[in-house]
Amino acid sequence: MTQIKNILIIGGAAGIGQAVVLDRLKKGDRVVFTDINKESGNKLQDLWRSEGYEVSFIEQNVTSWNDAEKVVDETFKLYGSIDVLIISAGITSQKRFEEITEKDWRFTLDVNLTGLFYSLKAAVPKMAAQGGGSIVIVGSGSAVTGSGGGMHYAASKGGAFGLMRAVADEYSHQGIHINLVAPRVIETEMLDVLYPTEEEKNQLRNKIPVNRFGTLTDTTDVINFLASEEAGYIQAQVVLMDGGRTYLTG
Ligand SMILES: NC(=O)C1=CN([C@@H]2O[C@H](COP(=O)(O)OP(=O)(O)OC[C@H]3O[C@@H](n4cnc5c(N)ncnc54)[C@H](O)[C@@H]3O)[C@@H](O)[C@H]2O)C=CC1
Ligand SMILES: CC(=O)C(C)=O
Repeated sequence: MTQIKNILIIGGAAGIGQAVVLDRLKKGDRVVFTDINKESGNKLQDLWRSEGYEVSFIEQNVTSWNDAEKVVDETFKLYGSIDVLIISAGITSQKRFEEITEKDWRFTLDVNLTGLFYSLKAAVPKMAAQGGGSIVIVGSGSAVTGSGGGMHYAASKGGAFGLMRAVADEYSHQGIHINLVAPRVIETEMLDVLYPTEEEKNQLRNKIPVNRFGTLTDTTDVINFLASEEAGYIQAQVVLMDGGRTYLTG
């Protein structure tokens, strides 16, 4: 029988995070999910509870250290452990180098990188103290290519690679199993922000060797695998999920 797990998903009210929350609930796990979007988070919590799932929503702005601590403490209070931590919260905006203001830079780095740091800092020592657990960070192939919105976004996602490896370096021996999935072009609202028209989407699709965008199911499958015992010997890796676009030229 599969063991029920206690899962914390940061940024679970939309897109990739939301898909993972529902998938883990359907698998029978207990899930705490957080998001800055309180309205959507509460609605999803009520809907999923009405369907019989064990799920709790906590409002969190990942740029707040207090929120990061509160979320981890409340998850431990509710379930007694965090077996799997998935960090998906993120933002992007389509801007060329010369258009990026200091405010854009700080905001994007704050959410995507400082927010990630706070979530890890609040959770990792407690997960290590409980005997370990699995962590999957949702990064981006932008860290490799410089694409995905602008240099502010690519830089924030590049920082996530280093942060993930630094945590692995210090905590692998204490049972922290950590990897990063680096998607490119997954069908979510974020993709609509970057490529709002059908014409832009068609042009983009033509650049992808497998002739399609990534789906939420593609992403959920990879995240679940990286968080599983089956992936126990995969450690401190960046798994690029891009339909072949980054390295293939044909
Ligand atoms: N959709 C795509 O093509 C790709 C997405 N990604 C990454 O995947 C992750 C998830 O993105 P999607 O699901 O596509 O986007 P999305 O926009 O659908 O979902 C992002 C979620 O993060 C939440 N969020 C934003 N700022 C927050 C904050 N300050 N505190 C707490 N929550 C906050 C949003 O409210 C939203 O629920 C992001 O880190 C993104 O950079 C990476 C590569 C490709
Ligand atoms: C947002 C992002 O990282 C993309 C489209 O690769």
